[in-house]
Amino acid sequence: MELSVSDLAVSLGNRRVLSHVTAAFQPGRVTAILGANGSGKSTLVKTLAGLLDADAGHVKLGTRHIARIEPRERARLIGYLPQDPIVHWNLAVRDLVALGRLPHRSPFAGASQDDAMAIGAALAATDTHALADRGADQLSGGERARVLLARVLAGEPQWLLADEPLASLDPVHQLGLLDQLRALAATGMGVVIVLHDLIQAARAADDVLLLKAGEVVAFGPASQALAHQPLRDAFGVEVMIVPDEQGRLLPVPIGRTR
Ligand SMILES: Nc1ncnc2c1ncn2[C@@H]1O[C@H](COP(=O)(O)OP(=O)(O)OP(=O)(O)O)[C@@H](O)[C@H]1O
Repeated sequence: MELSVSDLAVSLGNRRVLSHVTAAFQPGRVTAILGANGSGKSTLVKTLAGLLDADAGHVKLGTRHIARIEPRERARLIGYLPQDPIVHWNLAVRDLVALGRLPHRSPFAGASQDDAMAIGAALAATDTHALADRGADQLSGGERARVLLARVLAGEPQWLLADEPLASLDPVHQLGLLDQLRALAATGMGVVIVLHDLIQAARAADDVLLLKAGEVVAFGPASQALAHQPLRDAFGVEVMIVPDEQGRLLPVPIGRTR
């Protein structure tokens, strides 16, 4: 089911942060949201997740308004990984990841075989099996980020919305995670991620949405959105477009627009 926003406007405090945002995100594809600091990326992702109310316009999953889906069902449909996730309790990693199954369980029910399989798959997908018995306060920042992604994946959502999931990862785990996100999209999951790196976006994303000051500058296939003019408009940068070994066109920033 498509996740769409139509003529969306969102304010934080008294400030209008998103205006006239219209876009339809497709399941089975990776969509990257990019834009300068403060352009509204996190606000858009939170609104897609149903965590912020719109001043105008709407967010829909298929034909249903996100705001009208009850929270437990919404949590089964949409997994959201915030930019700076906080771990409130010092649980063992395995138990922390198991919290991702809560929207699937009836109250007071124990863990089922489905729960165990989903938790195992989430630990494998994020390369966190070896951490499963550690306390959450005994992790590095990057390890904690992978564990918190595992918690979201354990919920087997139809949509994964992740705000800068690569930010604290080393290069190997960045590449591993991008491959993993592509593999999840290949199973039909809709994946929306906030990224800063143009090259990673060109490598990992099918579609790209560029934001500038809360408005959409470009939205479409990565090769079209990550082209010279949209990147000038969104970031004020000049890029050199370089093909990689698989023929994908990578935008390498080379300077600021004069
Ligand atoms: N609570 C708030 N009240 C008013 N304005 C806010 C609030 N929180 C954030 N903003 C402003 O809203 C705008 C969008 O913020 P948002 O976090 O969505 O940007 P972003 O594109 O994700 O930025 P970054 O790349 O720095 O993470 C920014 O200008 C920010 O200063």
